[in-house]
Amino acid sequence: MAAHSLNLFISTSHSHKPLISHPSPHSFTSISRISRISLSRNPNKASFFTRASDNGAGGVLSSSVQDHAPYPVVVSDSSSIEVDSVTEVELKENGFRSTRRTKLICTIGPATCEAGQLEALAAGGMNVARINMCHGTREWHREVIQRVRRLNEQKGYAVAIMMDTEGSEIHMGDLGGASSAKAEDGEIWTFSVRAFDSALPEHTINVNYEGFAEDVKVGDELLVDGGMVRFEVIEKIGPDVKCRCTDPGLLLPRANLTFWRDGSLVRERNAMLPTISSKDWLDIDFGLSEGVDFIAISFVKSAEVIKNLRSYIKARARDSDISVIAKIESIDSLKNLEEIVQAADGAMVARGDLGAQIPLEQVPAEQERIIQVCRQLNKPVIVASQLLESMIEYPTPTRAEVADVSEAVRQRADALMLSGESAMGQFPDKALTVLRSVSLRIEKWWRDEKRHESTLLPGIASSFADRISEEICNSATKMANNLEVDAIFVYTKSGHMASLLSRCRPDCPIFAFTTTTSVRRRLNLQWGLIPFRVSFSDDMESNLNKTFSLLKARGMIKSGDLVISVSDMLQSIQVMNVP
Ligand SMILES: Nc1ncnc2c1ncn2[C@@H]1O[C@H](COP(=O)(O)OP(=O)(O)O)[C@@H](O)[C@H]1O
Ligand SMILES: C=C(OP(=O)(O)O)C(=O)O
Ligand SMILES: [K+]
Ligand SMILES: [Mg+2]
Repeated sequence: MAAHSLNLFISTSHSHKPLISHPSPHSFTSISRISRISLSRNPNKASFFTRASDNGAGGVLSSSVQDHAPYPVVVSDSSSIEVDSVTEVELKENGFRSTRRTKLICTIGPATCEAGQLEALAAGGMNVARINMCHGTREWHREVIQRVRRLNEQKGYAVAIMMDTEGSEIHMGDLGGASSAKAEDGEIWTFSVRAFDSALPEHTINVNYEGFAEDVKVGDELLVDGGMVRFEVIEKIGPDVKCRCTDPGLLLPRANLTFWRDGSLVRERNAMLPTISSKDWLDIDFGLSEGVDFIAISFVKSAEVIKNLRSYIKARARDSDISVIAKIESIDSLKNLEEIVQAADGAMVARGDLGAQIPLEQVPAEQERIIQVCRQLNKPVIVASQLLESMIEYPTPTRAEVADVSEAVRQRADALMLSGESAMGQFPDKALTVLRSVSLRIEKWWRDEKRHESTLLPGIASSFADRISEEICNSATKMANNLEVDAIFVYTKSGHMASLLSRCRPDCPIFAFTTTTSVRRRLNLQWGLIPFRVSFSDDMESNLNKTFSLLKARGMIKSGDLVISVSDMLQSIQVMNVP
């Protein structure tokens, strides 16, 4: 491709950001009034970028000791660039178009908690490891977090950690250590709030919620895990509730319980339970002290609880960079969806419990709505639960499961999540491979078939400076699609500009350069972003120079590649060929 470039600068006196003032004769055009745009086509521009850089030796992954620091740390090693080692290999071997845009989350459980198993998942494309505080001890979870951190430090992965709270909805106990129990048709089981110190009597299930025996009525229908197993309440004896199994099935430890009366969910009492229980608060403290990247809150009912948690995090860990993810899994969360998503840093379509609270046939429409709302409000969204449920037992997915995964990818969710498939299934690596290959295939199909989808995204900026950033990202995306560029580069300290670009879902990957390890890990959840950590200045010329030479030295880009670059320090769009 001919070596020429196009510069387009917009700078504004309204912006707090530094205006460009280039002492150099290097053809950047600077204008100091709003809405005057300069386009300069300069054939010499490319040679400017070929200027040898003094930091071309950046081929070494700096083994960042800061990787597990809970707070953002600016790493001062200015001669290195950090990128996830899986992405690096992908880029080197297959180029820009091969990179996966949909991010993958794996729940870690007994099947995947050892270092070797975690490494297999990281190598297979896991972007985020999720730990579910419903299960296991804090000690167990700490071990997992430390193993992931070690993997990141020693092997160059960038796996982020998501801690998921238990929440205070009603669920069963842990089956006295058994991995499952079978309930047969017509059998009588006892659901009890008593504490059993020794082994559980036969056909007895512990219930975590003290008011349970009080709240249910004879004749109520009791659903385990949204209807996987059903019982009818036949008798109440003090703390014990006798039930007859009407739909047989497998009971799993800590499965969710709901009860229904006259065809509707009984949730008066649930509505009074706090979203964040006292145990959850202790888990959150644990998460803060371990420096997790995301905290997912179960059974969110309103924006209020998210706001409270945010203030709590701010007070406890002032400079922390922890994102709060609202799990949408209750009727209340559907009612208050917009304000909850607005208050949170992201959302999860938690279809497991959601499907226990609304009729199953309503779940797909709600999934689509949640994804849409999140995209409009610029918050990452995760589609979770039962994506590849049959792979807990079998090495290949059903056709229906592949269609479900495809649909989530086509809807352009930011991330897909494995639960039981990776936590306790027999084929965690194979399940991850299926998510990866289906994502790649559907993304490619979508790009090939539906090029330049017209996105009608509402403006979300609250200040004029933010509006400019938003317009720049919208325009950069449009240009990137029309010019078929290889990548968009974004230099962003907070990550905001990177997420605005991700929101536009451009055809090409977005290389997001940021200065802190924690921002880099956080960007791991967002569609299409390839986060890099590199130190940079406010001088875009030198930033570009430096990243070009570092990336070239690592074989991730090559001369002639066409890139668009934007930054949140300098509100500009530049198009250029890599020298
Ligand atoms: N830390 C853990 N320890 C033991 N088992 C776990 C752990 N995490 C997950 N599991 C198992 O994996 C299953 C699926 O995980 P997940 O979907 O996160 O939980 P749940 O099914 O309770 O909503 C759980 O039911 C449980 O059997
Ligand atoms: C992801 C979910 O939450 P959990 O696995 O914690 O129940 C869900 O309900 O779909
Ligand atoms: K949970
Ligand atoms: Mg749930």
